[in-house]
Amino acid sequence: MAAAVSAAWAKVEALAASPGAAAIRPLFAADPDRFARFHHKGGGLLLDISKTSVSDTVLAALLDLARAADVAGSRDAMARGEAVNSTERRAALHIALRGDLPGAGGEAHREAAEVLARMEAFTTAIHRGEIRGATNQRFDTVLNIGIGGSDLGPVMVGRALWRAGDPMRPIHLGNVDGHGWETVLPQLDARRTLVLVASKTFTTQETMANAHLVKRWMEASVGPNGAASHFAALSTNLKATAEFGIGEDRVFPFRDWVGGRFSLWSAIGLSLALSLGWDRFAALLAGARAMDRHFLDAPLESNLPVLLALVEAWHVNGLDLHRRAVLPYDERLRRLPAHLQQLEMESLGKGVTVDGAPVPRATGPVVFGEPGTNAQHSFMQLVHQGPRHVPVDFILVACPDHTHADNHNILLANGLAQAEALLMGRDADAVRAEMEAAGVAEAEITRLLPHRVFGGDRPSNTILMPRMDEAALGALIALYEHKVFVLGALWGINPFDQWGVELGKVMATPIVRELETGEVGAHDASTAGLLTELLRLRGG
Ligand SMILES: O=P(O)(O)OC[C@H]1O[C@H](O)[C@H](O)[C@@H](O)[C@@H]1O
Repeated sequence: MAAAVSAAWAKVEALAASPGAAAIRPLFAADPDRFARFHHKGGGLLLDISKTSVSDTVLAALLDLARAADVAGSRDAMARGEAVNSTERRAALHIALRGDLPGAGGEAHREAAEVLARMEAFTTAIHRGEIRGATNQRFDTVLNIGIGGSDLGPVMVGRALWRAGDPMRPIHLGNVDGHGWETVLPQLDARRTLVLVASKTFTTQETMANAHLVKRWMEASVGPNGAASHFAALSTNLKATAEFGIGEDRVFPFRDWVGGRFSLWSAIGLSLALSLGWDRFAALLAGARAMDRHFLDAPLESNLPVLLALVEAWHVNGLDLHRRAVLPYDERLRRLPAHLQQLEMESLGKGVTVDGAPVPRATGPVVFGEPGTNAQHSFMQLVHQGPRHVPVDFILVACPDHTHADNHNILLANGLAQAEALLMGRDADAVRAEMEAAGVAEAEITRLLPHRVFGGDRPSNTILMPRMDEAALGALIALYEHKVFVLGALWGINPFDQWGVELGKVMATPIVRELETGEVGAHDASTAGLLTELLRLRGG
C-alpha cells in the first residue's frame, strides 16, 4: 500500500508542477458546466469546489490517491471502533455519540445514549425547577468552566444558536487569566448559577484553577456546603471529579474514545442542552448525524468531507499553500474559526507518520478567519493581492433569522463578490480602461496601474447553508471533522493525538513555583532574563 500511496502522491505532485496548474479561469472558460460538475450536496449542505484549480485530471489523480490511501477503509475502521488513534491505542467514536453504528460503534452508541438520557433528565429537571440551588432559587444561568475542546465547541455553538428568551443564559470561563473571571463575575448571581466543570481529564491546570476559584466564590455566596448543589462535572475522570467533591449523580461521563476537539456532542455539550433546550441540542446531533451518514455512504467522488480534504491536499502539497482562511458570512458563527483552529491545527499539526517516520510532505496548514464582511476590512487585502495565495472557505447562509432583508442581501452579495473577485481578478487593460474613462491622466495611470491590478486565479471553496439552524450547524461541524480525518489518512498521520501540547504544559509547572518564590531556576538565557524582569516589575 505504501508504494501505491507514494505513486499516487507523485502523480498529484507532478500535475501540480505542470505549467498553469494553479490557473482557475481557463477551467471555467473551457467548461460552462464547471459549477454543475464541481458542486455536491450532502447532509443538507452544498459544497462548491469549482473555484479552485482542481481540474478533471487533478480530481481523478486526487481520487486515486484517496483510494490508494484507503480512505474508505480507514473511515469504516473508525466507525467500527478500531483503535485509529494508534499512539494512544484508542478508538475515535465521536460518530457514535450521534447515532447507532454497526459493529463496535454500536456498543459505544448504547453507552453514549445512556449518558444522553441522564443529561436530558437533568436538563428537564433544571428547567422545571425540580432541581434548584442551595437557596431554593431556580437556575437561570449556566457557567461552563473548560478550555480547548471543553470550551471552544460549546462556545462556538452557543454563540451561534443562543437567543434571548432561551431556557438558560450560557456563560463560559476558559482562560486562566483572572481578568476573564473578573469580566464574568458581574454577570453572575451565585444563587441562580449552575456551574459545569468541563474537562475530559479533570487535570487541566487552567480549568482546575478556575474551578477552585469559582467553588470558593460559590461557597462564600450561598454557604459552605452550597457548592455541592451548584456544581456538575463533565469528564472521563470519575476519581478526580469525586475528589473535587462533585457527587456521582452530578457527573456526566464520556469515554476516552471521544477526542477533546470532537467532544461537543458528548457530555461536554451539557451547557448547550441547558441553555438552548434539549430538543435543539438533539437537533444539532441529528444534523451531524446526517453528515455522518453522507460521509459513510456517499461515493468518494461526491463525498463532501473527502472532496474538501482532497482540495486541501492539492493546495498544501501540490501548490505549496500552507494557510487557509475561513470566512463565515454570519455573525453568529464568529467563533467558528477558533473552533476550526483547534480541530484542524491540533489534529493535523504533526511531523511524523503513524509509524513514527518523519512525514515526507507538509501537513496541516495554518487556519485563521473572521466573519464576513468584517474580514474584508482587515486581512482580505493580503488574500487579494499578496504574492502568496491563501485559499478561502466562504460559508454563506441563504435565509437569515431576522427581517432585515437589505442587510442580508448586502452580506450575501459581499461573500459572493469576494469569491468572484479572487477568481476573476482584474487585469491591466480593465484597470486602464476604467481610469481612462474616469479622466485620469496618463502619468497617473502608469503610476497606479500595478497597484490596482488583481491577479485573480485565487482559490476558494464555498459552503452554502439553507439556514443557520441546529441541523445545518451540526452538519457543518461534522463536515470539517470528517475532512480532518480524511487528511489524516492521506498524510498517514494520527489526527487524534496532541503530544505537541504537552511540553509547554510540563515546563509551566516549575515556572509557577519560581514566580511564587521569586527564585529563578535554570533556564535558557532569554527565559531567565524575562522571568527576572517580570519579578522586578512586580516588585519581587
Ligand atoms: O478537557 P481537558 O482534559 O481539560 O482538556 C482541554 C484541552 O487541553 C489540552 O491541552 C488539549 O490540547 C486539548 O485537546 C484539550 O481539549
